[in-house]
Amino acid sequence: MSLLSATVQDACVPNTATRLRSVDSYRATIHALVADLPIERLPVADCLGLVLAEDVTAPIALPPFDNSAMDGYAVRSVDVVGASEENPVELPVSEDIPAGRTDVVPLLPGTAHRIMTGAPVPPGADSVVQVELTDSGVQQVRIFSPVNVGTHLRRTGEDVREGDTVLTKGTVLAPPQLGFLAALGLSHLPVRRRPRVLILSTGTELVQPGTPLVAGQIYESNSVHLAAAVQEIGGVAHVLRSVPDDVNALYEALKPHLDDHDLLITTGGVSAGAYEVVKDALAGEGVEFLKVAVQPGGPQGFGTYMGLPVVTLPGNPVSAALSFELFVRPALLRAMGRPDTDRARVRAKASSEMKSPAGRKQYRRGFYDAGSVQAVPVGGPGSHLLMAFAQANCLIEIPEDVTVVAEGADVELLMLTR
Ligand SMILES: Nc1nc2c(c(=O)[nH]1)N[C@H]1C(S)=C(S)[C@@H](COP(=O)(O)OP(=O)(O)OC[C@H]3O[C@@H](n4cnc5c(N)ncnc54)[C@H](O)[C@@H]3O)O[C@H]1N2
Ligand code: MOO
Repeated sequence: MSLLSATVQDACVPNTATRLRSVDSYRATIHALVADLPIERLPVADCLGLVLAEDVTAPIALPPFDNSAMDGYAVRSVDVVGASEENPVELPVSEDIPAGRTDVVPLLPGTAHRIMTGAPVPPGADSVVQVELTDSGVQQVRIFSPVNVGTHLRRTGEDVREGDTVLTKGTVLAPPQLGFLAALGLSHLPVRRRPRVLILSTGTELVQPGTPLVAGQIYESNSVHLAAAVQEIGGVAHVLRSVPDDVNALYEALKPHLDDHDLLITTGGVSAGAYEVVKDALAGEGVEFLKVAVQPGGPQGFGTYMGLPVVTLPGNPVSAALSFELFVRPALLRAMGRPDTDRARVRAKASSEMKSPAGRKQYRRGFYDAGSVQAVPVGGPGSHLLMAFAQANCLIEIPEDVTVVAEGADVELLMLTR
């Protein structure tokens, strides 16, 4: 056993792998922290990105009635046999059927109904001649072409039959699914509701964008990144004004909001300094602080404060962003019932050598060039390099046991963009 105290060991041997939680293990911990979101019936228009919690059965057929696919004339095909430019067939137009007309008058033999796209096809008609193949007559119409039975008809139930299971539980609701379900007449859908995420940045040095800086201050950016990242996956972000490194200010900021959120994310104040406000406030209050074998993003904390699940992310902006990406994002997606909790992975060749600390999984910001199948590191490993992150389209994952990635070596990427 070492004679050094734990604190001294931390400072001197920061990379001792055995003392760090693995990325996978910590991911599982955060997964377990965030509970499945409750199922609610929400208006279709509010369901983008949410997940169906039940199978959906079609309450009606689609199309709900036989209708015309073209503006033209509903006819019986036998009445226009042999029609041509030189020898048009002339028929009396006995009805005009715009889309939306709900009384349906049968078509008598030897007549035509003028009909618009989407309008109900009258009983007796078996086809539609598009207007371009006629003289567009209103009382009488001259038809210049024969037509096959069924031409330009959209049949009842051709798309969906009433009673069919049309989408299954677990389907992610993107625009095509929402439009389809609205077409079936559904106004509300059973979904797991959006996660409500409370976000609190800490640091006396932080100033809101839009106000002047004095030396020693920086603009607060973590909450902006995190709120956008929460919204991007369909969550609701509630950003609190950042608090200075003052434990009481932190308690006061949180107090009114503990009941109506699913998760609290804090940033900053979790490392080893003298003013670690999050650690000081929440250690012993249900939150455990630890180090994860990852770089950036080593110092972490998680737990439950006054009943609210909490993840405390490190303050360095790239560390906070990556921690959300690796641990919080998949947990929120899983709580929403989303099947696609992980980023797409791609293999590529490293465009240049990269060094990585032993015993830690390193995530370098990179640019994936699909043409050359190369991963180009963007910026260095530093967790303050925000522009590099903004220019990256992927993360280059370097495993714990790799300290040097040679130029041209295979690397695995987590794609940040589609
Ligand atoms: N002696 C040690 N020092 C540090 C260690 C360590 O193990 N021993 N770990 C380093 C690592 S790694 C990280 S990551 C940071 C984490 O520190 P904190 O979570 O306490 O974060 P802060 O000190 O509050 O801030 C770090 C850095 O980030 C800036 N920051 C913080 N919040 C924001 C924000 N909302 N928007 C923009 N920028 C922010 C802050 O000004 C600092 O520059 O600790 C290392 N130190
Ligand atoms: O873990 Mo810190 O996040 O490397 O910068």
